[in-house]
Amino acid sequence: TAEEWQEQGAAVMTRQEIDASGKPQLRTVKKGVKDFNFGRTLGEGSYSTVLAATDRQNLKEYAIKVLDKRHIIKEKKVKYVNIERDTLNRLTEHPGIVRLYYTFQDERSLYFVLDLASGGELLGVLKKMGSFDVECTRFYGAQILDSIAYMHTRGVIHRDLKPENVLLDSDMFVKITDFGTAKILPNPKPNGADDPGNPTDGAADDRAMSFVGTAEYVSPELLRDKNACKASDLWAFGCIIFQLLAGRPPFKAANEYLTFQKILALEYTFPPGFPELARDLVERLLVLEPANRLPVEQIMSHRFFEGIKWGKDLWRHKAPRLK
Ligand SMILES: Nc1ncnc2c1ncn2[C@@H]1O[C@H](COP(=O)(O)OP(=O)(O)OP(=O)(O)O)[C@@H](O)[C@H]1O
Ligand SMILES: O=C(O)[C@@H]1CCC(=O)N(CCc2ccc(Cl)cc2)[C@H]1c1ccccc1Cl
Repeated sequence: TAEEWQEQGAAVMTRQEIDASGKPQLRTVKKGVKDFNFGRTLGEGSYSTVLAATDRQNLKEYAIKVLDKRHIIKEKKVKYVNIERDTLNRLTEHPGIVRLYYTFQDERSLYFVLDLASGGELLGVLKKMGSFDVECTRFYGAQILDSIAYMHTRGVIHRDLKPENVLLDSDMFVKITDFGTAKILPNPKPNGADDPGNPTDGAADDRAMSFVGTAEYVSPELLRDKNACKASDLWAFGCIIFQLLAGRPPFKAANEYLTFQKILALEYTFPPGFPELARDLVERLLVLEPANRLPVEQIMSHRFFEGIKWGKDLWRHKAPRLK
C-alpha cells in the first residue's frame, strides 16, 4: 500500500532523476531528526536516551533511541551498537520483537527509530501486581516463548532476557528489546545439524567483550565456560516463568557472587502453592546441562501451555486483564 511504500523510507522519484537513457533513477530519502517531533523521555540507558517521537509526515508514533557518539567511543561500546543494529535488522517479521524502522545520525548522535512500547516494562507491571496468576503467566510466557523461537530460527541468541527487557505495547502485548548483547550465530553449515545445546564458537568475541548478562538470569554455562547457546535463553525463560508466578526470581542473593553460587549449585526453592504444571516446566528448564533443557518445541507442547494456539493466533486475541 501507499503507506508501506511510505514506510520503506519512500524512494522518491523526481523528474530530473530520469537519466539520459530515460530510465528513472530511484533515490531514497533518508529520514533525519527534522522529520520527527520529539516528545517525552521514555527512559535512560547507560549509553542512550529513549524519546517518544512522531513522524511529521505520517503522524506515526515511535520510540527513538539516541546514543551519544563520544560516550559510545569513550566507553568502547561501538561493537554493541553494531550488534544491536545487525540483530534488529535480522528480526523484522515478528510482533514480539521491537522493530527497527530507520537508523540515521548527525555529527553528535546515532538514532534508532523503533516501535513504541507504551506499556512500559513487564518488570514494572509485575512489581505493581506482586505476581501473576496462571492465566496471565501462560499468556505472557507464550508470547515471550514465541518470540524466542523466532529469534533462534533467525540465528540470534538474546543472552540477556529478563523482565526489564520485555516491554509491552499499547495492547499490552510483548515487545522484546535490548539486543546490543545478543549473539548472531554463524550461518549453519549446510550438513551440520543445528544443535541448540551446542555452545557457540562466540567464545572469542565474548572474551573480548567479557560480556555476562544480568546476575539473576545468567545461565550456568555462561558462568562456567563463558559460552552461551540457544538453551541459555531457555534458562532465562525458566527464570522468568518462575518470577511471574512467585513474584521473585529463583536465584537471588545479597550480591552477584552469591547469586552465581546459587545458580551453579542449582539452589532454589518453590514457594508454597506454586502451581504444579508450572513447577514441572520450570524444573525441566532450570537444568545445569544446556543440552538437557527442554527444547522450544517441547516447551510449547508442555501441559502448562495447554490451550495456547501458537503462531498468528497468539497475537490476535486480547491480552488477559492483569489481575
Ligand atoms: N522501544 C521502546 N519503547 C518504549 N520504551 C523503551 C523502548 N526502548 C527502551 N525503552 C525504555 O528506555 C529505557 C532505556 O532503554 P535502553 O535500551 O536505551 O537502555 P537499557 O538497555 O535499558 O539500559 P542499559 O543500556 O544500561 O542496558 C528503558 O528503561 C526502557 O524501558
Ligand atoms: O548501519 C547503519 O545504519 C549506519 C551505517 C553507516 C554509519 O556510519 N553508522 C554509524 C556507525 C557508527 C557507530 C558508532 C559510532 Cl560511536 C559512530 C558511528 C551506522 C549507524 C547509523 C545510525 C545509527 C546506528 C548505526 Cl550503526
